[in-house]
Order: sequence, then structure tokens, then C-alpha cells
Amino acid sequence: MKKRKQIALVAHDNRKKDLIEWVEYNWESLIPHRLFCTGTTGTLVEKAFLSKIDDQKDEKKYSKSDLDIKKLKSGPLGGDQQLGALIAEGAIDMMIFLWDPMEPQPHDVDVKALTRIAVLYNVPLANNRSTADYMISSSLFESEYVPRLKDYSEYINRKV
Ligand SMILES: O=C(CO)COP(=O)(O)O
Repeated sequence: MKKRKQIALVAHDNRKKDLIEWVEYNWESLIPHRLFCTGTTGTLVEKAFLSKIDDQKDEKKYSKSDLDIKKLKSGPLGGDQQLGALIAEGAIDMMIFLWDPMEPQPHDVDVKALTRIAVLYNVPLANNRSTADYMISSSLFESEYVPRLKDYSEYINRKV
């Protein structure tokens, strides 16, 4: 993965406040990267960035055109699956996915599929704020990194 990363940011409704606080705290570290969000999360993340950009005081270091955010469909309407497909294509370098451990979700199978595919492709995955903090403060966040992928050739070439 390159220095400029493709970062997925997703949160369930009860975790959105947490994610937005985290984004507001880390916005200057995140803005150089390309962001991918499920629909509702993306709308909130975008709003948080725009207000931080507006609030800059002396030198205006960042402008709205620096923000590169792709909003997918809302999670329950296929957004989780769109993200999963991007991961399978190698288009996502890391994911912050604050899922709700207290409430069942209508698209529980999609949530499970998204976390599974992230693990399968060895995509760094934070499911809570502490892990997200560790991830963003890692020296690897600011450098190139080559994740090791498990060799699935035996599976792909199996005789069926
Ligand atoms: O449901 C989600 C993740 O599973 C998130 O979807 P929204 O960002 O559209 O709320």
C-alpha cells in the first residue's frame, strides 16, 4: 500500500458519534488520504471535515478540494457489500469499522461478510476507537507497507 492510503470509515448508528469524534480529532492526519464510507456515515464524516476546514484560523492549510471522500450506498442497502467488493479488488488499504455490539442489525450477514473479507485480505481493521488510535499513530500509517497475503493457490487450483 502506498503512502497515500485508501481508508474505509464505517459506523453503525450507535457508534457514529464515536467515529465522528475520532475523525474530528484526527482530521489533519486523515485528509491527505482517500476516504470511502457507507452512505450515512459518509454524510456525517464529510460534514465533520467541512466544518474543520472552515474553522481553520490563521493559515488555511486545507481547502474543501483537499477532501477526497467516496460515499457508497447506506450499509443496510448494499454499502457494506460495495466495500467488501472494493476490498476483494485490493482497493482498500485499511478500515475503521465501528460496529454496534449491543444491537442486532437488519443486515447482520453483510456486516459479517465485510469483516470476514477484511480479515481474508489482511486489511488492517479497527473495530473500536482504541484500535483506531493505535492504527493512526503507527509509523506504518505514514509510510508504504506491503501486507503479506496468505497463498490461496492450493485452494484456487484444487480439483473439484
Ligand atoms: O450499516 C452500516 C455498516 O454495517 C453503516 O451504514 P451507514 O453508514 O449508511 O449508516
